[in-house]
Amino acid sequence: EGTKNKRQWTIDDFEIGKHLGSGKFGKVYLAREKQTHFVVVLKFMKKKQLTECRLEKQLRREIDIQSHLKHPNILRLYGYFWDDLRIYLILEYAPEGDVFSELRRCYRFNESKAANYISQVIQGFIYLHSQGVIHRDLKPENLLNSCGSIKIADFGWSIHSNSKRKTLCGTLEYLPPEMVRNEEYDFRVDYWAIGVLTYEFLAGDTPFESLSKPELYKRIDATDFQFPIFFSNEAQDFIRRLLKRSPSERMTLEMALRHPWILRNICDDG
Ligand SMILES: COc1ccc(C(=O)Nc2ccccc2)cc1NC(=O)CCSc1ncnc(N)c1Br
Repeated sequence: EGTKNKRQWTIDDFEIGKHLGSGKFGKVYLAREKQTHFVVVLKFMKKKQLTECRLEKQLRREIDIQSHLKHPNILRLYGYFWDDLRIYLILEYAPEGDVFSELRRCYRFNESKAANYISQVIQGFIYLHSQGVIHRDLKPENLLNSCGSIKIADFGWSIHSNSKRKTLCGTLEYLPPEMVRNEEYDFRVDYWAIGVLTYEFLAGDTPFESLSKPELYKRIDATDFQFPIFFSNEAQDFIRRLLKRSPSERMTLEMALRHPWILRNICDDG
């Protein structure tokens, strides 16, 4: 039968609202579709910048993958359009903003809030892995909060709001040993990253925090980290089972969902 009459969106279909954040590849605005008043986030990206960095192929591939992803813990990419100057992504809006800012505001999360967020992140990753998608560059900056639902937003190129991480290696702190050693990696890099994320939610800092890149890499490769005294034994066990140097020894996401630390902390009001 005929192809779906997917109409081409244009910028004139939207009323642009407040500026939510900006970075190297794009500016992000709140927006409202004029006919339906549906609220979205529009990400404006300059075509010139993307072509300069030969990213348009990567972006096209990314858009093809992301536009088919539908899960409560994955931020929706509703669609995209372009004009002669820019490419626009039409994204789901998360009213509570990013988890990085939330974490910095309250310094660290209590164990039940951390377990609730980690359980949602794991469910998002189980879905991503089932769709053959890995390494989503997990870090609190890439997690958004929509009324308590955590959404994994692949920022692609970290266009964050002004919540910039202070340490010099903001994104390197989540790298697993196999990537630090430049070996090939698979989806189990995400298991490691969930271990790092859990530690950061509970401690307020990452486990391998270092003043220099070489020291950071040394500590990661040696899985050299300590727990603050206030970490419960279950939390320590949960993190230890993910921060294993050898990917095959890491606990799977299904096992993680059934770990006592998660089960003990999931508030039964769902
Ligand atoms: C599915 O989410 C994405 C999917 C793809 C890309 C992307 O840029 N890909 C990309 C860009 C260039 C080259 C290759 C890939 C980015 C996002 N997401 C975002 O940029 C998040 C925008 S910030 C925000 N969003 C909602 N609610 C809020 N409160 C905020 Br703050």
